[in-house]
Amino acid sequence: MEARVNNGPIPGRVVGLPTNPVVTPLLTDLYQFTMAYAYWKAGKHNERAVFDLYFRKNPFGGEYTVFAGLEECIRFIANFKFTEDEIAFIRDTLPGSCEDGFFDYLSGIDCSDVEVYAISEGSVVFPKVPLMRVEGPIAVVQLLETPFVNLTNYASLVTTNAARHRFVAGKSKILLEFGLRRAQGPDGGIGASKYCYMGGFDATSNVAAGRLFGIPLRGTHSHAFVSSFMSPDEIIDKSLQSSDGSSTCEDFVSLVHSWLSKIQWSNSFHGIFGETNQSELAAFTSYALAFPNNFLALVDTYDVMRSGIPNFCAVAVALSDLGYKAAGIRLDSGDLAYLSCETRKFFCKIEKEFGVSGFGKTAITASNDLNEETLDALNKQGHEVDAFGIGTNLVTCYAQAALGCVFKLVEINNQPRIKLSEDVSKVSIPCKKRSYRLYGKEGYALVDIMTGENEPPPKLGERLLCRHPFNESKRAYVVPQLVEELMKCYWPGSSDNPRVDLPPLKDIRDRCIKQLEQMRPDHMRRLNPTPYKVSVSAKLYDFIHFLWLNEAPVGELQ
Ligand SMILES: Nc1ncnc2c1ncn2[C@@H]1O[C@H](COP(=O)(O)OP(=O)(O)OP(=O)(O)O)[C@@H](O)[C@H]1O
Ligand SMILES: O=P(O)(O)OC[C@H]1O[C@H](OP(=O)(O)OP(=O)(O)O)[C@H](O)[C@@H]1O
Ligand SMILES: O=C(O)c1cccnc1
Ligand SMILES: [Mg+2]
Repeated sequence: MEARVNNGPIPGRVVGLPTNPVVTPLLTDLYQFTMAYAYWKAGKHNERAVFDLYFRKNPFGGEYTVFAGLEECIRFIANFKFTEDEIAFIRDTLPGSCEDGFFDYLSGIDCSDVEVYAISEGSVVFPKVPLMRVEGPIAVVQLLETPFVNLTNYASLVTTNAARHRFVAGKSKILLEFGLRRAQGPDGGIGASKYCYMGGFDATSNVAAGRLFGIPLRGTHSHAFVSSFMSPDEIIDKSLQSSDGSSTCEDFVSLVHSWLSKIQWSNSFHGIFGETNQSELAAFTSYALAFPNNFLALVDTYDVMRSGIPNFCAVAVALSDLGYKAAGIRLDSGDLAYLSCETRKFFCKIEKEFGVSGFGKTAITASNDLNEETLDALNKQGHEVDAFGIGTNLVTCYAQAALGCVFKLVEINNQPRIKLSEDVSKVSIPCKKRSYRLYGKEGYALVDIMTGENEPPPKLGERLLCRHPFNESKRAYVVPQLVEELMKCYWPGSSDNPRVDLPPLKDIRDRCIKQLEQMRPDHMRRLNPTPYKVSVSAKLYDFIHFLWLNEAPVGELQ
């Protein structure tokens, strides 16, 4: 197999390779190649086509979506070139009757004549409005359909899922993505980590993603670590230097034991707990000796309130004697609202009884099959969790399996095209278009409007009729206080339009968080959110309906 990079990216357009090396021009559906052949055979392959990539319905019963995956699309087209091996494979795959000239044509194509306009990655987006507008020779753009939809569908779905979890958890909580083991394979895991960060998570446990994308890495330890210890006698090196290096405690294990009995027999805790699990205590002590500056304990292996929390406190207070501050605990089972509140009370009592300043604020992390509903339930009950570790429900998008982005032809050789359907929501909006977000007096986005490519843009302060694309009676006048054009040129093709640079992930994340915060709250709420209005200009409305009538055959009644 030839290495992909040998063919090189399009000269003068150097953009990195796609993150996943399986993202090659073969990562498409067979029918894209058969259509490409048929276009070529008909001499149509260079006809100029415009496709829109959009989705029809917001996911998770919500009224917003976050657009993600654009950078990977641009990386893909920047490096789009068939290797000889790939051409040979397509030749073997297509029927033997396909002419050689087609394969010569395929080996010569790249995306230097393809133009991509797109909404910025990390933007809040709505159904029907093109996320990307892809223009170029029809045979080439056709080959891009499947990879583009693949690269944006899950990316946007999981970013939206992350954003929704952030919305319920609230701004002040730390959100950790713990999904790698449960993700749909390695690409699912890497993508989930990248896009959950984009959607507002703070960190991931996925080391490869941390390295690839510079996402902060965080983690605790597992039950295996706790249950691997049998007794404190296992700890050989018991010495621990104080945090300022001024002294050494030769027997940290004994210090921990003495603190455990002090706590047990103190006024505040007398009779609250008895003998704690000694193997758990050994595990915690050992972890503290390994990471005195980052001591964190998983406290639910045996019994949270009768063992895990007292053991953690004994180790944490012993550390505090040596000038260290414990990082916190993780709860991974049971009633997380109740246990976090009881834990907080315990910590506050330790602070008061033993004068350990700040101990009451020791961080509580919770995990175990969390999702939007459980976060919402915890909020309603009241809880003391500072950080949530979320895996399965987040990365698998358990609440909705796919977003349903589509890629539809809207114009060929300057002729608008429409796709009709019995189901109005599936009728495509024809023409090469522009789209704008119009903001109202209160600073909120009011409506997105699509217009024909050559219509004048909406003007500030000027009353504009915004029409529902398919429902005649739904229309509204808007006087925009701010007009934002949504699509920018990310890949200029053979035009000399300037190309917008691909921003770093952190900037995309910041844009996403900011945009979500600026949404009108009723569009964001979980229960019966208000739909955001998506509209077309009066001119585009008339044209859609003219074309619809033109293309739809008239029925015959017998
Ligand atoms: N106070 C709460 N309100 C609503 N849901 C909660 C609350 N506390 C925990 N949960 C959720 O309830 C579910 C408990 O799951 P489950 O009964 O399988 O776990 P468990 O018995 O606590 O622990 P284990 O992992 O040991 O089986 C989890 O999805 C968890 O996130
Ligand atoms: O629950 P999730 O949201 O998927 O978060 C990740 C889970 O993975 C870890 O344990 P694992 O589930 O492997 O084992 P456990 O369920 O027995 O704790 C961790 O303790 C969490 O429970
Ligand atoms: O670091 C953790 O606590 C972690 C990582 C992955 C899955 N569950 C927990
Ligand atoms: Mg679990």
